[in-house]
Amino acid sequence: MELAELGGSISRALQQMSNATIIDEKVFNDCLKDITRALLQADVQFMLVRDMQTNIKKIVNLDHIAAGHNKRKIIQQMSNATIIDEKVFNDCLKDITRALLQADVQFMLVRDMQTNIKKIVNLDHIAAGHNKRKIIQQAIFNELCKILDPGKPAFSLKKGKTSVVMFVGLQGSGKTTTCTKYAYYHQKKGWKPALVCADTFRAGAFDQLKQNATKAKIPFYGSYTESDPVRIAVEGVERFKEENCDLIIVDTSGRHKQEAALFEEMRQVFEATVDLVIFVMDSSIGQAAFDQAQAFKHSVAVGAVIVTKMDGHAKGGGALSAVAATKSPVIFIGMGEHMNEFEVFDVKPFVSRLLGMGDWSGFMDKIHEVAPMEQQTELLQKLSEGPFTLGIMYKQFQNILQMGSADQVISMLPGVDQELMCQGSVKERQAKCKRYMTIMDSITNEELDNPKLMNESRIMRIATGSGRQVKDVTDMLEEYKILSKAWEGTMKGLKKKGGRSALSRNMNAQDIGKVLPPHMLKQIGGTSGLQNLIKKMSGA
Ligand SMILES: Nc1nc2c(ncn2[C@@H]2O[C@H](COP(=O)(O)OP(=O)(O)OP(=O)(O)O)[C@@H](O)[C@H]2O)c(=O)[nH]1
Repeated sequence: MELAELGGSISRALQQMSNATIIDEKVFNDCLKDITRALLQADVQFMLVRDMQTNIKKIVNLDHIAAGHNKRKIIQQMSNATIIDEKVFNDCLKDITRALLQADVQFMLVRDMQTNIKKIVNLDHIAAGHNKRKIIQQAIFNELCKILDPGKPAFSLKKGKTSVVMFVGLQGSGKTTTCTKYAYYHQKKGWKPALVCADTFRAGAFDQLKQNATKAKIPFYGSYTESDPVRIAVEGVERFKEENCDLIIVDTSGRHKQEAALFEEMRQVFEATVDLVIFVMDSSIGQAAFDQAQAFKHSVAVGAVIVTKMDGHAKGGGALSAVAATKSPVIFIGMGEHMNEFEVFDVKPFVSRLLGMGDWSGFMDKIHEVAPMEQQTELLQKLSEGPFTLGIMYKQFQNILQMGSADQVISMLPGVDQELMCQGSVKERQAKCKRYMTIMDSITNEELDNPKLMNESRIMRIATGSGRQVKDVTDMLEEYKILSKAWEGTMKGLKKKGGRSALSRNMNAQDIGKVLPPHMLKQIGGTSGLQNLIKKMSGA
């Protein structure tokens, strides 16, 4: 299950909570049974499931409402006339459990989370007038954040003082790619990084590192002939220490836990030298994340985690497992194969995404990164005022390309109509955007504003001008028609709904404001500035 789906399930569960009217212990138990079944089907250990149930029961204790009190009445008195009862709460937890497990969150963690939620959210004790739904939602949010917080920060490197960082992880997890991304990230921040390829196991690893390092202009060290990884590592580290590099990154070969002897050797050599061991984990390994992370932690003192391939069919749950297993924080996430597709891990937006609340801070960051806020507003304004022109399509494509993966950006937006995006893989889509933009570069401004002007001779001229086939031009125009039609449909829908789109409904300035980094909120003009922006976007 992907994050978006997970979010959907959780939202539905929370929705159910607000709609239900029946308070019934039987339903609670039925619900728990369902959760148990789902968890067991998802290969969660029985013991863990059982513990989760115990904890849920501890938290949701409707029986403690004093006799003589009308439970329903008490609940009905709550704000928003939201009726929350045991059944709904359990249904909600059941759905959340299922969703989290499907997103590869380890059962044990789900169980612990539920236990804690039940401890925190004692529905019986929440005074009338409080919005229980919100309280539960907040409790879930906090619990997930807590799981991702191992309680101690990763070893902090000091610029100007040599630090040696060793990357470990299973074969193919993305170590080599991530080493370079990590080096590149620090280089941009003024560090003097260097890369050492101690992966003598995989032929081609050195070439890969060399190629990446050269591209990023980062010094590297490795050998085609030396087969002892420890020796290479020692030599590389010594060399770069002499060159006053302040961040020496050592890439190792992927190892399975069975290869403990090799690991032990590496560990002994590096015990005194390595400042930080980073465990690189492929987000797609699913439920195996916990065991793998734990195996590495047993072999070597893992101090931080980087989760890769969060751009693909990324299941965020593994990150929680990795943190729990290594007791180390996630510090970055890999969002693509390219050097700059690397993000500092931020717990709250990550959990927001996991819960389907939308990663507003990430989204705003991206938007801000690619276009000044005024330009975004201008584009949105244009969209709200006139027809969807070729010129607007060009701008959209431009934004998509600048933002990197469109999926990545879309996944951050709650409620956005994904139909508007063309089909195909991210790469195909980006290639298509580029191709169409080349064609559109040969279109006059007049035509961009008024695509109805297109006729056979203009199409021929554009094809010749852009060096493409006539069919490419007509394909592009066809794509435009589809997008334009989809846009018109969306606008009609919006008008019917009084201009409040799914997006705008989800946009609550105060909620978004809470997840935005303070400096960004300030930049936007505080909550009122954000409100204005939302108005503009919902107007669009
Ligand atoms: N989509 C995506 N692909 C990634 C990401 N990180 C790495 N990859 C790809 O994953 C594949 C494996 O990455 P490597 O860096 O070679 O993995 P490795 O762990 O060094 O592999 P070994 O040297 O065999 O242990 C490559 O095709 C990378 O381009 C990411 O964040 N997103």
